[in-house]
Amino acid sequence: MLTIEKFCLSLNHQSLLKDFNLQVAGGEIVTIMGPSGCGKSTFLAALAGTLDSQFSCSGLVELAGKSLLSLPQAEREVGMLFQDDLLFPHFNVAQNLRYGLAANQHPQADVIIAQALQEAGMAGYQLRDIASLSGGQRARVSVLRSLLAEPKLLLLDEPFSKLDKPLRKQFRAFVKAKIETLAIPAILVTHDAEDCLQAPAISIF
Ligand SMILES: Nc1ncnc2c1ncn2[C@@H]1O[C@H](COP(=O)(O)OP(=O)(O)OP(=O)(O)O)[C@@H](O)[C@H]1O
Repeated sequence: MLTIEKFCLSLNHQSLLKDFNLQVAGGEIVTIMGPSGCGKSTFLAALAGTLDSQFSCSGLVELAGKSLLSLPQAEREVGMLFQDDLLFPHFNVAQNLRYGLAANQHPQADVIIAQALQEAGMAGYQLRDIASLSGGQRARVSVLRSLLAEPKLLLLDEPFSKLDKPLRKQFRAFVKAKIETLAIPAILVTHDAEDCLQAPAISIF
């Protein structure tokens, strides 16, 4: 469960968000929409711990019993997915996925990676170059890499926007199923109202 209470966000002392409250249960996806530049990505960065120094935030953000804002990024256990997949182009699929694995999973890395690829409909893709994958395959490897790190919260910043319509639909369903299976809370930022059809939507800006 993610609990946000009285959350405030400002840029150079100019308020972007004031006294914002939100609860997201495990397996639930809350969608955030708002005009360009209003602060959606910055809000996600505040939760992930990657906020630029010109911004400041305050309030209570509690994730699985931990107070997030006081923790450095590495200890927050927050996964992020962006519009660009950020896969390492010189690593193959398995090497990219291995990078996502939590340290305690390393002894079983090959098995875990094979299983994750199978569930994503990509069985046997371990040695494929990233450059040889389709957009949808890259997107799936990217979400698998984020989830193998066993995040307690998943933040999605327009991860579907570069995919064509049929792929978008497929990938949306794939991500939603993963979040439900892992029972982690997720926040999705999007410009596309269709993305909200599969998730409760709020507009906070
Ligand atoms: N590193 C930065 N330094 C200064 N201002 C920034 C920085 N990053 C973002 N901003 C400003 O902060 C505001 C919020 O930006 P943000 O990227 O969060 O908006 P957004 O709602 O995600 O926009 P979009 O929908 O276009 O992606 C904007 O006015 C932007 O210009």
